[in-house]
Amino acid sequence: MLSGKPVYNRLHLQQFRTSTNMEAVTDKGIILMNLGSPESTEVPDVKRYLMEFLMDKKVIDYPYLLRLLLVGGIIVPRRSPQSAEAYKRIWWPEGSPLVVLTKQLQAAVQDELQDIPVTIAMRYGNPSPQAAYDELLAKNPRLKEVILLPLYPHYAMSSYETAVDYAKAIHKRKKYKFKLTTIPPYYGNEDYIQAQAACMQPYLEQDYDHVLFSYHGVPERHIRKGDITKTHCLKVDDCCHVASPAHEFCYRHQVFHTSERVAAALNLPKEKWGISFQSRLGKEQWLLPYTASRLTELPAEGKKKLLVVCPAFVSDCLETLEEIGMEGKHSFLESGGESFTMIPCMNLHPMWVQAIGKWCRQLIQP
Ligand SMILES: C=CC1=C(C)c2cc3[nH]c(cc4nc(cc5[nH]c(cc1n2)c(C)c5CCC(=O)O)C(CCC(=O)O)=C4C)c(C)c3C=C
Ligand SMILES: [Fe+2]
Ligand SMILES: [Fe+2]
Repeated sequence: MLSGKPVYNRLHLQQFRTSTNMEAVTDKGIILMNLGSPESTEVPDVKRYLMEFLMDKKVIDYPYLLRLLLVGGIIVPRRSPQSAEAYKRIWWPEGSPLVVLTKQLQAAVQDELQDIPVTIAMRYGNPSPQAAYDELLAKNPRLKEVILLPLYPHYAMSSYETAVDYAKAIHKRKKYKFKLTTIPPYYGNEDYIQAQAACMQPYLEQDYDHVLFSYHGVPERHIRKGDITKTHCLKVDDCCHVASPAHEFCYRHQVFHTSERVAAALNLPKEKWGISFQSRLGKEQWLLPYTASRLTELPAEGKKKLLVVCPAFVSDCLETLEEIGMEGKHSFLESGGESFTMIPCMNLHPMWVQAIGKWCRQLIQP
């Protein structure tokens, strides 16, 4: 200090900028939101979970009294003991795979984002979005913005939409002061496509005849209901490949798009892969073809060595580990299949963790 004035050299300026940026960054928080699981594999816990899940009017979209009668009187009493047994087959010592893997993903993303607090929320069960908001506020009472990442790559009324609407409704009802910003469906985002392809790549080294992309199904009626044009989905020939504003909310279009992009990234020839839809519930027509049917048909078509991947789920769960990995494998091998390999979900794949980190950083430091 020659003249009594402080000398702000480049290093000082750099530090000053960094500390101002850090303040701006740390008044943000991230929530990774998934579906949720029962608290335990005991029938009463599974019952409570299924009641909350299936009484959601965006999942079973019948008028309230009919829904209550159907869900509370028939589906849940019948299904709970079977579901509890299915959960028992896949349950881990630490809890439900979906919840454990979501917590592990949170820790990995936290490592990636360092000073920005990251937490999780579930649509059904715990932790609720309110608990997640309160956790972020406890870490920083001056919280200005929360970024919500639904752990669903595709838009469906019964998955992405209900999760986001629920988180928004709580944000509004409890009059939280921070802004809530939602990450849109990323089914066609290059980082998601590349991460999904990288996750599959090692499995393509083995001898296989066919890759089946199996997606959670939804009733066809939901696809028509979500059509903002009311004239396109399941009405126009090959609707999902004909340009339309309806695609923004069309689960079927979005899963086709993901599969085509991932197959292209992996150089999979057209005849080496296919799409099907799993987990049908009830008597309505769901998206076709059903995975359960394809698994019994494929061996007779000469596709005896099968790889199955489930890109609608980013974390392994009951539907991948039990329905596909156990039940599906059994029916494929019983039908003449020779080998069946379930490709795990992206879970903690470094490219997936980096993709989330990148999207969050882009929103935080525009
Ligand atoms: C892509 C995401 C999902 C969509 C779309 C979806 C629609 C949907 N699901 C049901 C009914 C059930 N799903 C169940 C489990 C389940 N579903 C998803 C995701 C989507 N569901 C996940 C990740 C899971 C696994 C949860 C876990 O704890 O691991 C179940 C419960 C299990 C069972 O009893 O089979 C039901 C029931 C409907 C009716 C629906 C669309 C209308
Ligand atoms: Fe489901
Ligand atoms: Fe469509």
